[in-house]
Amino acid sequence: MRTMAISPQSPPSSSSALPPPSVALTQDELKRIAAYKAVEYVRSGMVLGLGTGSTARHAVDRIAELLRRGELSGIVGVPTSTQTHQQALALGIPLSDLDAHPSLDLAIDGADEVDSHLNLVKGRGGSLLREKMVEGVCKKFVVIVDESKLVPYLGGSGLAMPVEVVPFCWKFTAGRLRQLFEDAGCTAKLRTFPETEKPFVTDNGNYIVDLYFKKDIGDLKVASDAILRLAGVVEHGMFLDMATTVIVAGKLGVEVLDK
Ligand SMILES: O=C(CO)[C@H](O)[C@H](O)COP(=O)(O)O
Repeated sequence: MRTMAISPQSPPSSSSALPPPSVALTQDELKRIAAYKAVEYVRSGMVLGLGTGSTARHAVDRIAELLRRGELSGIVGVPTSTQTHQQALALGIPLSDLDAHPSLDLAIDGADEVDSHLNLVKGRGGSLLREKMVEGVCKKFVVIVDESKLVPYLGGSGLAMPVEVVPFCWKFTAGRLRQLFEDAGCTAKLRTFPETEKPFVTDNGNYIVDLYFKKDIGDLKVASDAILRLAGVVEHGMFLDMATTVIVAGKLGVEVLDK
């Protein structure tokens, strides 16, 4: 794995919108720096997977800005959620889908956790299924995060590892998921809206069960296979061996981690 450190004083090219170096950077500014750096990988004529979330949103904005300025042309975007679809549509980015473009040049997306092997947890925004479909068929998958997303092992943030499940008997499926990871002190919780306690429904009409672990779940491939074997599970948020590059923006600079 190659690492390259770039100081925040050397921001991505033509980035007049970035804050001056002396200013303490907020988490959102770090996300924007990572996103702008990722957009440097975009070339005219590419078919692009457009990720979802507050970090990916900056990348979509930046692509639209470069299209407007004529610095990019002939881009086709494949959005990973209705949210990103709406954003890109409003910005005038030409859009398509996997039916028309079953292979993509590049995808840019955020992540919730990144381990030292560039495995990811994704889906706290609820778009994991479409993200996995799109990002699984791109030649290059560039992940953009601020440094808070780096973890010693997946699940290590203590925050949710999302699993998309069919609504039918979701309690049964949640129970089976919990049992799978009993040794890791797993709890399984249906994702709901705090105000109404109604279930969060994905773009695909499914529910999300969030798994929380007290310990490392061990072999990720074994865990992935076990989850996917459960009838009722649609997809999980572990993205194993998919990222080709991770761009990490931190207070001390930007690091580019290549597989
Ligand atoms: O997987 C995702 C959505 O399903 C997001 O990429 C992930 O949740 C990171 O989001 P953010 O950039 O807002 O921190």
